[in-house]
Amino acid sequence: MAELLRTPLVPAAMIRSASTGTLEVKEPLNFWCGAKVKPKDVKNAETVYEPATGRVLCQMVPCGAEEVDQAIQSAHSAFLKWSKMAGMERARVMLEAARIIRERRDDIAKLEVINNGKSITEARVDIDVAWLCIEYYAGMAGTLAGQHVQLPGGSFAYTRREPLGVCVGIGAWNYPFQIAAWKSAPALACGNAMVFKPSPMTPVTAVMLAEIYAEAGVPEGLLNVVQGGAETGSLLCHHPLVAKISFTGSVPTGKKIMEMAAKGAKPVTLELGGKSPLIIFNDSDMENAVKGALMANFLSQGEVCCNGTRVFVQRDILPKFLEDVVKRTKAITVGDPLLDETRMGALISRPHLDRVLGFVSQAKKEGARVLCGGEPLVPADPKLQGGYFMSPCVLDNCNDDMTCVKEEIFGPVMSVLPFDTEEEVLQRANNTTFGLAAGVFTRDVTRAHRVVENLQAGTCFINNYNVSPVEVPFGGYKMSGFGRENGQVTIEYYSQLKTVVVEMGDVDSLF
Ligand SMILES: NC(=O)c1ccc[n+]([C@@H]2O[C@H](COP(=O)([O-])OP(=O)(O)OC[C@H]3O[C@@H](n4cnc5c(N)ncnc54)[C@H](O)[C@@H]3O)[C@@H](O)[C@H]2O)c1
Repeated sequence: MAELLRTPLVPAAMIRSASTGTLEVKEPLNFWCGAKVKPKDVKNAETVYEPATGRVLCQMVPCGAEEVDQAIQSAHSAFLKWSKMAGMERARVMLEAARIIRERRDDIAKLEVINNGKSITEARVDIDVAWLCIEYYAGMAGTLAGQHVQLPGGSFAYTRREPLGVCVGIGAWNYPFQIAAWKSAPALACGNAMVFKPSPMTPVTAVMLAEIYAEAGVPEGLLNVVQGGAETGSLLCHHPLVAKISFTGSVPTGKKIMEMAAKGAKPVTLELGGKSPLIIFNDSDMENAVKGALMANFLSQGEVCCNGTRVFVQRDILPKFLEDVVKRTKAITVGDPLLDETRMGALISRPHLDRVLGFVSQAKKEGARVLCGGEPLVPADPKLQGGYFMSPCVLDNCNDDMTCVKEEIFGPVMSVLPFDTEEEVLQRANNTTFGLAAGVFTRDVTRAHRVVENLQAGTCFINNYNVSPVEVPFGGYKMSGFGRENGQVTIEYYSQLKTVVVEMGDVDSLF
């Protein structure tokens, strides 16, 4: 058995004294049996960078088959205890976990920033959303119940809502802590255990979540973290003790996850990418529409799955919209993500930054006009000079056939497209294989509801964008995935119904 370590991943005093460019994480990043576990084979270590500086933050050592099996066995033994507890008992432990997260919110947010590059203001919101989600599902744990059905002759049947077993969560790098919370909270509320694999680029904060659940009093091994990339992920998906896979990431990986799950007939939740439309009609409140377009494009450096990156603007208000949107975009402060006044931090990695800048060059070649941004940015602060920054970009003169309008860029690049009629814009908005989200700005109430009724997207916003309260379901249509996270319905994705038929009379046998 591997060595177990019970000291904190990063002591609070060390986090509090850290600033951008100073922190190194040396502790092991695997977590099972209620403790951190040293990796087995350090020769496969991959370097993890701090996006704001380009400096080394830690080493991520992928888990092999033996380690994945240990984590899953650990989850399975915790599941046997946790699933026998009453919903209210589980709720109490989950509420304690939510309380600890709330208490350590600033520390967790700071580590998230150092690992991911987003601004501290946004990271604090992410951590708040994480504890809110755990609190919400703690509240639901005690409400899980079946049905009683009266049958002829006094016989009856009842249903029991039961957990699935060991669930696997696989996360993307853009909301590392929040994704781990969104997956573990409903899973645990239903009585399941989980093995979570964060993205290899953001391995750190999921371990803090595992530490917090352990401290709150879950059975040892209830939430485990294994590190690694595609290989570790596929070991998890193929493991026979795994009952369900919940995945957040790109469409191509999502398809592979589904294939692997199919081999074991395992249910999957797929939260995939998007290229969502935001439609702005000429009767909109202009200031709100402009603010909405910025919220739809520039949160987390544009690295948000549900971003409304195809901004359709009714032709007669286009000049005014562009003038205002460009003015506000130019005013976004890009820089040290740990400073309160910063509104945009660094992109996740150098290759990703190059990819996003490549989309801007391609857009120019295809005839788009860059109204602002789209350039690499080197902040004046010397410690940030190796960081992965770029200026937020607005593209005009776009058409529906351009690469920047068709493909998910996952960076701070907004494409603006004029339209004339409602019928035309609906057809163009839906002309995509994705269907994650969509937005509409208008003062006409009937039009707003008519438009969202006809939009092929799992989450629609009227007169706002990128608002995701934990009480409402979130998920995609078409190739953006299926299954939902958040809201009451997610209970159904982490539980199964057992029907029990009870005979009160004699057996009426045909034989
Ligand atoms: N719909 C949502 O809720 C949501 C949220 C965040 C991000 N995303 C999407 O995620 C993408 C960006 O994230 P990314 O680059 O980390 O995505 P990705 O698909 O490259 O990786 C996601 C995760 O899958 C793992 N993985 C990769 N190959 C695997 C395999 N063969 N088997 C098992 N696991 C494997 C990765 O290690 C990572 O943990 C974007 O497309 C974005 O839209 C969607």
